[in-house]
Amino acid sequence: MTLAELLPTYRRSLPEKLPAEIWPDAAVAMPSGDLVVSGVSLTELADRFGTPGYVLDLPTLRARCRAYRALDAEIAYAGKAFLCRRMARLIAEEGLSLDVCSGGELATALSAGFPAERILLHGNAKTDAELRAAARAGVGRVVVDSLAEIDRLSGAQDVLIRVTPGVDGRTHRAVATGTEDQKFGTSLAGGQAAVAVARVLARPELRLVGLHCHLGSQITDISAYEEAVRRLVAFLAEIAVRHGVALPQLNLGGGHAVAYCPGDAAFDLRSFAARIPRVLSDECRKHGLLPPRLTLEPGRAIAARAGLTLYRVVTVKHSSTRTFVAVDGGFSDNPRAELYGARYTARLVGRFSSAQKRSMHVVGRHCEAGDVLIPDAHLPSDIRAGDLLAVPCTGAYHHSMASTYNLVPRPPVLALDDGAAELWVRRETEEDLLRRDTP
Ligand SMILES: Cc1ncc(COP(=O)(O)O)c(C=O)c1O
Ligand SMILES: N[C@@H](CCCC[NH3+])C(=O)O
Repeated sequence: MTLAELLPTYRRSLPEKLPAEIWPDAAVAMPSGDLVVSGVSLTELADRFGTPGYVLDLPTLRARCRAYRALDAEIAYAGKAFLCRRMARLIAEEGLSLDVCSGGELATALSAGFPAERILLHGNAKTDAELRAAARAGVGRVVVDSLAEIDRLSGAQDVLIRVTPGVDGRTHRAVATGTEDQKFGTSLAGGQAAVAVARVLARPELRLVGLHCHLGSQITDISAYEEAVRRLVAFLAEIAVRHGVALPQLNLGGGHAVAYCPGDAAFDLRSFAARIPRVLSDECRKHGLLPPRLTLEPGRAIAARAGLTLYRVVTVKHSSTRTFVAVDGGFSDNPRAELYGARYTARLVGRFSSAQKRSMHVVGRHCEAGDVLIPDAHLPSDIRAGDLLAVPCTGAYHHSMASTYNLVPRPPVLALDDGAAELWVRRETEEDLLRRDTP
């Protein structure tokens, strides 16, 4: 045998590091075909806890928190990406603040002992019960989303005003929130933001601490954030002239994109960290203001890559047009593929296959023709029922967006660290589903 012939066999005998942009930091493909994450075999994990299952790598999560904490800004993790009590505790331990957008997220955070003063309450339609719960718990800041909401606030509270800056983050229409003509925030161009400022300032028990904007989600364009800073600093200057107050906080929201497939464009945090403070201080100098403290609210960029989903192949169907690989999950644990046309990859886990890779559709189990998790996935042609598949980058907006469509119970969340797995959220059962249902 020549060296060139031996090389592939030699390579296969070594553990293989997986593409770092979409897999957890410590994910290694073993020569056997198994995948090991933080020292835990995913084959064994699937045997022990069943499938489908959400897997969360804690060292990756913590590393993402620390990458953000290294910035000169307050970091408020956006709980909508993924929240449970253990997650809230990890976020607290890492020294981050927390953005919640519902009574449920607030209750989860409080029940985990998350410090109320580090919580921000968001929402375009906060109910009276949610506003009361926040006031009762001593939530640090309420981000006011409309003029009417100001009149519904009671008691002494720190308040930010959510401003719609009219900046296009150039992202999917369903998650673009910086432009006019939409349900979030008070319009800067339309003058509602200025009215909101005056109305909050007229309520002496409310303390106006700053402005907020959120341009949308899965954004890669840093110049959109620069433009938002320019517009909001100009507005801060207007507020200072008109009302004689210098607001100390500027919250730029989240939206930092991640890669879901190798080669996808992602958010360049280093460039953001270099460019944004510069624009902020330049603009403030121009307007004669002291730079406010920045707050950022990343959700996806903290949690997405730490997570992956494990599925078991239930059946493989060869139709006249293509091969369908049907797994034991789908739309109910990942609605993003259908909602946004989001693209993913899948990897066979647990056995080594030398079969040629072919294009096939990985489909879910739900009663929707559109329940296609991964169109044109490249998988070994000998894929068969019983095989395990891992889909990376599902740590954000998967568990939190899961449903029980077709009355399929929701998967568990399994947290991995240092060779051990801990059940963070157990699998939902059919009894759980029936418990809500009047007999
Ligand atoms: C107000 C606010 N902050 C932060 C986020 C987090 O967004 P992302 O997960 O894209 O960082 C969102 C969701 O888009 C949001 O609505
Ligand atoms: N659910 C969306 C993100 C929405 C962000 C919340 N404001 C996603 O999965 O991409």
